[in-house]
Amino acid sequence: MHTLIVGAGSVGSMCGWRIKEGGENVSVVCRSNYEAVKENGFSIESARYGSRKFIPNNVYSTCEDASKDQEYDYILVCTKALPNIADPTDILKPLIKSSKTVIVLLQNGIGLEDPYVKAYPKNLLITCVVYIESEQKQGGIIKHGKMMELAYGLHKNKKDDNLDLIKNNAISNFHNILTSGGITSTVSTNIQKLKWFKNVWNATISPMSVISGKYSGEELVRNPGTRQLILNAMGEIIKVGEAVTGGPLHDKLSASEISEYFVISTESLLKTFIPSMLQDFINKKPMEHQVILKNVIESAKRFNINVPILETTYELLVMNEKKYLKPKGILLKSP
Ligand SMILES: NC(=O)C1=CN([C@@H]2O[C@H](COP(=O)(O)OP(=O)(O)OC[C@H]3O[C@@H](n4cnc5c(N)ncnc54)[C@H](OP(=O)(O)O)[C@@H]3O)[C@@H](O)[C@H]2O)C=CC1
Ligand SMILES: CC(C)(CO)C(=O)C(=O)O
Repeated sequence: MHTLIVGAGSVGSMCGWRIKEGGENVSVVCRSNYEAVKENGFSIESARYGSRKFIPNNVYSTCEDASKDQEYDYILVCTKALPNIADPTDILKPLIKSSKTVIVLLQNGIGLEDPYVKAYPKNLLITCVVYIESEQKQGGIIKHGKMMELAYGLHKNKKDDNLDLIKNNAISNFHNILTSGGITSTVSTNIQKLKWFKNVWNATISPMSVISGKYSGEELVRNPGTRQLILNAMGEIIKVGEAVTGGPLHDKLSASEISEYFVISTESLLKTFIPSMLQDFINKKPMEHQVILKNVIESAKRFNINVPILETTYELLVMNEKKYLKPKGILLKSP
């Protein structure tokens, strides 16, 4: 089977590396790291797997090049999710030639799937919750911690409500290629619930690590004032997630236990671990606030739920981002 990683940064290179180690063909589409990766491959330092080189089967600088004489079984979309800047489905156009290709979204945030269903209605779409702690230090140099888990499921649109997810070939093959590469793989029949659950962390600790002035998650939850603020913000998003998904976000944890769980697990993260949103802020790149925060706020409005902390966080985050995006000429579709 041939897998293509679109956006081979930290998450994409980690997944591509492990899948290739599991015995599959893996090609990558790079952007700013293209020259470095083409020349030297990826050098990965991982607390879980050790320090190794990852040399992909092919390294491309564009999806057009990657599409020549090739049709892929799986395309893993590992770019940042930025639908507020450009239609994220456009770059896949040359690659999607038939219904054979399964599109897999490895991205944080919620509400990512609809544009793909619209653009590629015949292709199966798998959407993932990504539990990985990784960072690209410079072109092709990747630092990874211990977390390496994907939870995922088929994104169901109305036409495929009766699909038996686990038996579905696309899912079981994907499960096999992940586990062969030593990636923890969890198949879910209610993936949106898991996406919302994970977003409780991303919509609170990630933006606060930026607007607080670059504190790590660990530092924010150890300080009593910001710990309480985070717990309150988590309470807001949990209410919205429950309304959207129609039930509790976790089978065993109550709403307040979910917030406690995230705060306690953040205490054990390394002080030096930088949330991916803070990595973007530091590198003056667009942040994923549309899919992580704005989509939550819009859902809250639909259900008449007040989310004042999330709204404040979002507005301050966007103001901070404008300072560096405007001079680069990058404009957001929504403010
Ligand atoms: N890092 C982490 O620990 C975690 C990340 N995630 C999520 O995973 C996703 C990926 O994150 P991460 O790997 O950290 O991000 P990175 O910024 O490290 O990687 C994204 C890569 O995609 C490239 N890219 C963007 N657009 C294109 C394009 N049009 N064509 C080719 N390449 C493109 C970027 O290139 P360029 O350098 O030029 O911008 C970059 O190399 C995000 O949704 C993130 O929120 C989830 C959990 C943890
Ligand atoms: C918390 C973490 C590292 C989990 O994978 C993450 O999602 C992020 O930094 O964006």
